[in-house]
Amino acid sequence: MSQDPTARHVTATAPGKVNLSLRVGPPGLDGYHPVATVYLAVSLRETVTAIVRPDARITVAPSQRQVSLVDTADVPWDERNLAHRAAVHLRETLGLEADTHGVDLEVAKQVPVAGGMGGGSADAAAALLACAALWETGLTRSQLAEIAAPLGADVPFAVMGGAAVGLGTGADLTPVAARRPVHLVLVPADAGLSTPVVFRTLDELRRDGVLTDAAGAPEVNQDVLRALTAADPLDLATAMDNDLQTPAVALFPDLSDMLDLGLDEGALGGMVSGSGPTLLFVTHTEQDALRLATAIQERTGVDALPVRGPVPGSHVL
Ligand SMILES: C[C@](O)(CO)[C@H](O)COP(=O)(O)OP(=O)(O)OC[C@H]1O[C@@H](n2ccc(N)nc2=O)[C@H](O)[C@@H]1O
Ligand SMILES: Nc1ncnc2c1ncn2[C@@H]1O[C@H](COP(=O)(O)OP(=O)(O)OP(=O)(O)O)[C@@H](O)[C@H]1O
Repeated sequence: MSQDPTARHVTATAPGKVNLSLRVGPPGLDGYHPVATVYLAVSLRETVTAIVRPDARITVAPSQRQVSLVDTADVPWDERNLAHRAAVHLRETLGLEADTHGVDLEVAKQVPVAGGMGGGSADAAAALLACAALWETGLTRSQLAEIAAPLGADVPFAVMGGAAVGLGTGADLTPVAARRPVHLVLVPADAGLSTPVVFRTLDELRRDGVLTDAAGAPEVNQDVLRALTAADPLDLATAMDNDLQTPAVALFPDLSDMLDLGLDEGALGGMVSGSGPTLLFVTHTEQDALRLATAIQERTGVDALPVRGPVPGSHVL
């Protein structure tokens, strides 16, 4: 971490996401699954400050300037961290001289860790923006989204934000115009789920005939797109789907009761977010979201989070 408070630095933020639809095909030879997903960037943001170093080192640490709102005990604060990997990747991709492009990265998190909300991906996106500005690269957001793809399927969306269809591994993006904000309540779990394990469990459930086998690349859920563009929360709640929900619930059976509880308390619909275990509930209005979050908190003690989307992608503060 930088000891010099006057050192040149740039701060950037990036949003967490939910998938309003996540359809998954059979795995390819590289183990990746083709998806057709509808992403929504939500109002929980990661913040990364990139501080110039006079040498070649890249470091990453929890921020001292801003508190994290989630438990970061399970985050690797070393070269495995996605923010660290993003800085290395940008430096290598642009062929920048390593000995003059060291950086200290400080991360403040709001997105639950390993919750299926792309928190690590948002850290990578914010680190890319912050380093690109610190190193005066002149790259556009679209160029950075392209550079981001090898860092993870969700990272380009964390750069672009808003709402978007994601194809391929999830990195081929087409923006979607949402007419009005969608109001959601997110319910984090007290433990994480590993994304590759959830995908693998889906494959096993399909192989064993518990779930219908998927043939070829999946198709985009047009009903979700229509509900988003028409700003109809009830249609959205009815149309949303997630192929990773059954494997996530199989791995984390308590989710089933929490889904019932959210619906019982008046949510229009509820679903696992991405690879889980965070749950998302759709409500009509912001007030309904606040009411539902309070009711869930009172009945279970879990800190439910009212959020809205779409929100902007990564940008420099
Ligand atoms: C579940 C989602 O969050 C939905 O948006 C994404 O599909 C996962 O995005 P991510 O965490 O950025 O994914 P990556 O870091 O690229 O991949 C983590 C692991 O998830 C699995 N993976 C991911 C994306 C994809 N289309 N097929 C996969 O099978 C692979 O096992 C991969 O090794
Ligand atoms: N900056 C980071 N923040 C959080 N986790 C990180 C970070 N860098 C690496 N990781 C590792 O990545 C794993 C997944 O973390 P993340 O919070 O991104 O999960 P997720 O939201 O389920 O991901 P996704 O929805 O993109 O699959 C963590 O268990 C952690 O070991």
